[in-house]
Amino acid sequence: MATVAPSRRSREESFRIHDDVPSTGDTEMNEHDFQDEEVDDGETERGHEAEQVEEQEQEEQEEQEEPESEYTESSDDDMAVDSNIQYDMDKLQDSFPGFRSKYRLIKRIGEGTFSTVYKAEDLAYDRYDNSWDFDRDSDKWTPPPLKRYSSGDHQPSRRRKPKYVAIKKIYVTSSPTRILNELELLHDLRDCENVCPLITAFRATDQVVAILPYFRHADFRDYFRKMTVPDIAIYLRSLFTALASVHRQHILHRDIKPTNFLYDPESRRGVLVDFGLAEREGSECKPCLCHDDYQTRKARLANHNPKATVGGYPKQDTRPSRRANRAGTRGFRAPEVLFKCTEQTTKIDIWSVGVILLTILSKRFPFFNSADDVEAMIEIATIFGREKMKEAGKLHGCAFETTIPTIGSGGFSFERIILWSTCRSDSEKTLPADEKLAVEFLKRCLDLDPRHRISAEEALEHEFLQVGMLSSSERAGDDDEMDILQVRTSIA
Ligand SMILES: Nc1ncnc2c1ncn2[C@@H]1O[C@H](COP(=O)(O)OP(=O)(O)OP(=O)(O)O)[C@@H](O)[C@H]1O
Repeated sequence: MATVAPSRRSREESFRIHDDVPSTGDTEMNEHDFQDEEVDDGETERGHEAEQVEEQEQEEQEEQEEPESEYTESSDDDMAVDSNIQYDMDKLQDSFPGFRSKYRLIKRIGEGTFSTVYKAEDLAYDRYDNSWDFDRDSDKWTPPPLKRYSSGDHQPSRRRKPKYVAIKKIYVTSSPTRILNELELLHDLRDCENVCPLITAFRATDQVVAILPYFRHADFRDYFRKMTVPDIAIYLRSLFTALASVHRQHILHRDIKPTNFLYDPESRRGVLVDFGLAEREGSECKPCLCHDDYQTRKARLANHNPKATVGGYPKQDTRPSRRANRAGTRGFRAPEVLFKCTEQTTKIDIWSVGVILLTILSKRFPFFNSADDVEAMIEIATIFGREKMKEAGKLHGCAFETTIPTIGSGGFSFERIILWSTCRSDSEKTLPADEKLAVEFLKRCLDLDPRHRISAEEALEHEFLQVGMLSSSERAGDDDEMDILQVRTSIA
């Protein structure tokens, strides 16, 4: 048996995977130990009955403190789990000695190509450094008691809310290098804003699990049609904040899509997850024409097998096929990925955000629905037109030719596409000013040329992403209001 773990105590320690005996005394404890610790907070000794009453009161109070959100998903935590899922959960718990004393698996929350993700209660929360915890500060606030107690009554002690984590069970079919890559990148990105940090990870033989903070979020399909322009700007600000910090470390996420950006429309917070396909910029790169200056590229294109691209393609093509990293999700791949650019940059993630924005503005999901890369190119070419697509291909040394009649030479503007797809009335010939600004921003994200496409840092400075942000005078007004509230509270 082997366990893996960067110490949960020290987040500075570099990530290590090592064969080892089950955890040492400080991480190992049984269920009984934990229950004792949770109930007995050192204040008083109480009987079992009193504890039960307290728990009930506590639950009632928590219910009142936290009204069920429109998007809440914890309400079904107590629902019976499907027997197959329960079987998998039991198997997972048995794979790791001591697992049951550390985590209580609740339900399956996600199933992807590379992993299954479970929601679990972090039973050993109090024993570790929890600087990763998004809600740590909000727990410090103690609401006034609902009931008045006479001096002789036993006053209920405050028990903290259960702490949840997401347990990502990485399929054993993933290569060890790939798993290590994801964990290492997550470790490097641990202090990045809006990026879901790695708490720890375990390995038992071929099974690896990553432990992440559980982030409450809603299904994108439930909220994207209801988003107002300020909602969109706030959502994107959060996503670009994550990307700016990821890109600053020269890391490409490669799989930006709505399911990998967990967003809670109520708190308007979001975190970027799933670095399973992420890579460092420049790894396994070969020079591509797109990084040459215009003159060099022109000269190299002119010398490049001119017969092959004039009037069709060679029957016996002896040229070696081009190889490039195409990892990602269909519909979200940038044109340079489709053209197999061998020197891809962080700009591929910006294109994917552009696709998310186009989805929201057009109220169509999925916006692109191609079965393969050729279809994906046809979809993009239909919007941008033949001419721009040819230019985009040339940038990476590719010829783009098509006789498909629906691909015109000039394509369509995003404004027209959005007006059509949202079925506006005939009188609405143009978009309102705020949506126009969103479209301006969209154009910067969906630029076929990665060199001209906006960067995450630049995006955060764009006028559109300032929409919905409080101006400094409004913020000052807010502070005044807070002060007044605080004064009132202290007088009361
Ligand atoms: N920290 C988290 N908190 C809450 N839910 C999470 C968390 N991490 C992942 N999930 C849920 O699990 C799903 C799958 O997670 P993730 O994308 O990391 O796995 P994957 O196997 O790489 O998925 P895919 O193949 O779809 O990219 C997410 O879409 C989300 O619903």
